[in-house]
Amino acid sequence: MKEKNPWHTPATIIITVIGVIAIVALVTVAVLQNRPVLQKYKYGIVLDAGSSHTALYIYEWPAEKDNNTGRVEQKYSCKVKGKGISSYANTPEKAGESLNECMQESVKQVPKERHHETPLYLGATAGMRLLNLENSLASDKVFQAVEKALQGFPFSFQGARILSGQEEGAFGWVTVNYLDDRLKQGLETTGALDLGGASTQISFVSDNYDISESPSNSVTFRLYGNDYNLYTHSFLCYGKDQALLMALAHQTKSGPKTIVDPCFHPGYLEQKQYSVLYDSPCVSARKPQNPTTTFSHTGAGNFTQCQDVVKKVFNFTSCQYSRCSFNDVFQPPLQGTYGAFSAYYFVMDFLNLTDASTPLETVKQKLASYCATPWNQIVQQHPTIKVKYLSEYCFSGTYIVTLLTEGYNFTSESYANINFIKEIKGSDAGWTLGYMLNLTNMIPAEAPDLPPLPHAGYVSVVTITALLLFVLVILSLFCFCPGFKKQPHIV
Ligand SMILES: Nc1nc2c(ncn2[C@@H]2O[C@H](COP(=O)(O)OP(=O)(O)OP(=O)(O)O)[C@@H](O)[C@H]2O)c(=O)[nH]1
Ligand SMILES: [Ca+2]
Repeated sequence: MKEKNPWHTPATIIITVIGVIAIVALVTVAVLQNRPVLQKYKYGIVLDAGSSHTALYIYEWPAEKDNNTGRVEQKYSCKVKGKGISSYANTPEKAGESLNECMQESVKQVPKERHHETPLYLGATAGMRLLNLENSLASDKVFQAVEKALQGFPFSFQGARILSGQEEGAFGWVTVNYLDDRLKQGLETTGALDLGGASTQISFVSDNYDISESPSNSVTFRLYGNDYNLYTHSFLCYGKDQALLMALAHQTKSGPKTIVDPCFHPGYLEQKQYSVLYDSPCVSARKPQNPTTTFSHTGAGNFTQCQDVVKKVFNFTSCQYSRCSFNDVFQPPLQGTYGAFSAYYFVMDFLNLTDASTPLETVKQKLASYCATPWNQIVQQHPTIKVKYLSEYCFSGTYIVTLLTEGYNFTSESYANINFIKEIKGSDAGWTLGYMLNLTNMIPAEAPDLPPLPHAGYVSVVTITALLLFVLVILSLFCFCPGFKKQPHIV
């Protein structure tokens, strides 16, 4: 008498085979259906046509994740040689040509198959705002030349335009908070301070900001399900280059042959032309009646006196609101931390004053000692730095401290909340990233619906559930079907 193995009946074999096939099919479908697509990237290019120079940025993000969870990062940046596009008012074609080198490099940086779908934007700021005010025909010609040049590249050109000061401030704020991951997580935001060559922006969220007091300073956003009421203001002519012209204009009102400037080092001497100084619309109204053609610009190197000169470029006397920064511009109470970038960073980095733990009083003392250093000593100590940049750090540092404290009302206490930054997690701080995120709708208004499980977790749950079900089916067959029970077979 031989006992036949009950598992060897045709029914069990068929059920087992079908069961195994079903599990394999289920798991395969689950894995394939939800498998992340191979990490492919998408790209976007933004040209920042600033007053002093143009910079190109390429951003990159995972292709399957745009719209919600993918991080956009800066992949590449290129500094266009020469000055800003507004300096080509008399030779507009050269403005277009100036962009070629960086654009050709971008063609190499972005994979060929992505070229045609890569959006390309050019945003111009205060230099073109000023040119547009002065001579709108010339600014139109510069834009035409720039557009023609950019259309010659294989990207999806989305246009060249002047950003409003509000946009410049607000997108700088978006960039800083996006890179810090504050928006997605709904954390308290950080303010943004941008100091350019021809304008400067301040943007922050203040709980005590009553929009009705000054609606033109308000920008509202709904990002990742959170509402933000942002205060922002852009001061045209208060970038550091135009501020220097304004400070020089105050010292040359009477058209003298020589000025002794406390914002330049003792021993500094440069011949400057009145026509060049008074060329900008920020100062042209103050041009002295009968100046000589040139004046000797000499230095005295005195921080306190320099601050007095710098203060003269601000109007602190009129304010039609409950509170103002300067020039009759409303500003709510300062709140939270601030990221200060662009020239705030270049200047404070050179002066070794970026450390947030340096008290305001120490900053002033160090500046005073730096300004008082004789010019020949400064040149000797920094042989590799361009003389034009080098000569202006005393003025620029003094201007920054004065703008922050007298202008924006930072105190010794709140000054400690300012972080001087160049970049965050490898991406430069500035308006360009925020501009692109906005135009490509990459920050959703509502928080994205994330799957409750990551991919690996999902696959594991499906596999384990399928196996358990299979075991359950076999066990129930075994327990409840008589044919599956162990029975003696008589041969
Ligand atoms: N020291 C130093 N200064 C710099 C550097 N790059 C730019 N600057 C100067 O810093 C100032 C501000 O530069 P940017 O932030 O590029 O200004 P911009 O975007 O051209 O000007 P806006 O249109 O007003 O925003 C200008 O006076 C520049 O000449 C740098 O690497 N080092
Ligand atoms: Ca700028």
